[in-house]
Amino acid sequence: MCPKDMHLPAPALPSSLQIGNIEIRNRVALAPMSGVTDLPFRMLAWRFGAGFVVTEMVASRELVGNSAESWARLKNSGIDPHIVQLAGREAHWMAEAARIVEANGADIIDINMGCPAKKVTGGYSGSALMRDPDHALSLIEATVKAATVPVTLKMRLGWDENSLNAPLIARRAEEAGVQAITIHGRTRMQFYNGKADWDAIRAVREAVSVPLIANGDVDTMADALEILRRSGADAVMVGRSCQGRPWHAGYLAGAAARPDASAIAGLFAEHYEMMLEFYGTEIGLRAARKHVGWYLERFAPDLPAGEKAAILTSTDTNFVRKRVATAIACSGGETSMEEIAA
Ligand SMILES: Cc1cc2nc3c(=O)[nH]c(=O)nc-3n(C[C@H](O)[C@H](O)[C@H](O)COP(=O)(O)O)c2cc1C
Repeated sequence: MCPKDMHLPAPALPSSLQIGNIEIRNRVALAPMSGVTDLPFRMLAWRFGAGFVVTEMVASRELVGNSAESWARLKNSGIDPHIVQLAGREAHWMAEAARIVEANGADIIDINMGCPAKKVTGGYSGSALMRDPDHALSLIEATVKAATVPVTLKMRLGWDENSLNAPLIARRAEEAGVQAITIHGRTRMQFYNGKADWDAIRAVREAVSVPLIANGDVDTMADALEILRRSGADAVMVGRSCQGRPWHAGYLAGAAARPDASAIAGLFAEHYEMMLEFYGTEIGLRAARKHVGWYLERFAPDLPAGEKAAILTSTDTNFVRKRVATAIACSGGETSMEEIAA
């Protein structure tokens, strides 16, 4: 027998937020994550009540060059607002890409200045832009000028601990017309190590008056409330804690209850199906593997390693679908220390 309904309703965070002329329905957002927050994932997160969701970053130069992958990242289906994140190193391509994404339905354009990956910073985009604020500003200005929709900016605290220039860049970005700013409370040199510094985000709060969104290491409801308190931000953005649970941002927003084990099993099956349909079976099978791993880690942690490996390496979609759903359905669903304490 599988345990039933272990969820509790979440306490609600303050609701609704305005970015430019766009109404955001609540204050918990799903972070953009390349290779994770594709259209199927965003559709689920949106359905469960995330305040907003953002596409995976779209490389501006590649989009202008018509890369199929960039176009796939731009897709939307019923998510409102449709927020597209652009990355790039040259003002010209950012402006061109901004025009293209707006013409294709973007309601907000977010600029990526936070990605630490060597592949990205080596090309002087992502967080590498924070090393050269003048150059960063030229990209921001070009994007704002090219777009009629609101432009937002996502960045880290700085390149390293000796150059915590997020407040300076944020102020200049606001002057250039940026309408919301997200800060991940780490430097680029920290990559994902250590703990995000929620207090350090406050220096950006003091520098700008546009909506500020705080990000980094938020998992529980207590974390969400604490990052808002310490940073003074208006909203919170959650990334990795949503892996394997696309409903989690909605739960933190108070928009969705936590699903029980059998609902999670059904949801997994739906998510898997959506991925196979979106990518086609061959690519979908590969793309879904990491999600399968996350669902199993979270909701069937006692599954023997051999069985887990058999699921993760299987090319039989029916086998994967059935085995994972059964493993999850017989787990206890989702609990956390805060629920136990409650
Ligand atoms: C797999 C992965 C991919 C990411 N891709 C992007 C991206 O495309 N654009 C972006 O701005 N940030 C990206 N990030 C950073 C996240 O948006 C977020 O800032 C970071 O994970 C910290 O938040 P968290 O602790 O809630 O995960 C990525 C993070 C991860 C783990």
